[in-house]
Amino acid sequence: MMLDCVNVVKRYGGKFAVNGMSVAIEDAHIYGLLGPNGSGKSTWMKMAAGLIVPDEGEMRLDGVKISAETKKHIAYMPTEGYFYSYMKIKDAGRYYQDFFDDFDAQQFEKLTADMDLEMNMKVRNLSSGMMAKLKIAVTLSRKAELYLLDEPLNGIDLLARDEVVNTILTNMSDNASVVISSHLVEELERIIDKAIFMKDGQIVLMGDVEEIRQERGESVTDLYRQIYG
Ligand SMILES: Nc1ncnc2c1ncn2[C@@H]1O[C@H](COP(=O)(O)OP(=O)(O)OP(=O)(O)O)[C@@H](O)[C@H]1O
Repeated sequence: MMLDCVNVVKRYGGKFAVNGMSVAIEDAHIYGLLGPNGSGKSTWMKMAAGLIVPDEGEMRLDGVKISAETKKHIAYMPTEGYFYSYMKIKDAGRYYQDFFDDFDAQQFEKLTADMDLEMNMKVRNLSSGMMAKLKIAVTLSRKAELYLLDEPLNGIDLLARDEVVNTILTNMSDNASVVISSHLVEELERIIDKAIFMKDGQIVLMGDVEEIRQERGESVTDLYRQIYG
């Protein structure tokens, strides 16, 4: 599947959150959507996920305008928590299963076990790291073609981040792509193969991570420091 985004603009009041963004997300890649707070990463993801509508420009998944139809193929993990506090972890899985035909309950059991989440724990008692893991578990339990993960490492402590990153990599559907938004570049450096650098609602640089390393002789983290430092 290809997510094609052409000259997309989103304004809030008079201010640009996304200001003319064009990008093509292709199959079987791991994209890092990188940039500091306020650069427009979340706004772009919400548009790709069909939660908000661009003011200008076009966004299509395999030629189909982003809509209820495209939501069936895209698994989106927002930054906000979206479970009711009275729910247990197993209820959160069922709740998600009700919404999405591609939800795999066995995969949910496996993922929660891998990340040490107990099915009977109440959402209201979860630490921020556990909540982050639960959001990842429900999202990756969908057999989607494109995963959009907004700041999946937020709230997860340094030592658990590698484990969570590995969980993401090993549990995506075959041939799917994932876009991971983050300002935690060092944690992502080893797993992404495409980097998109955003600033003030625009893409300032985009490329193949291996090429960046070879042609510039520097890491994605070095480049991030140069662009935003
Ligand atoms: N619902 C909204 N109403 C008003 N302004 C908004 C809204 N959503 C985003 N913005 C503004 O748009 C800009 C881009 O925000 P966005 O959340 O997309 O950035 P981000 O790169 O995801 O940053 P963060 O990591 O802080 O979430 C910011 O200036 C933000 O204040």
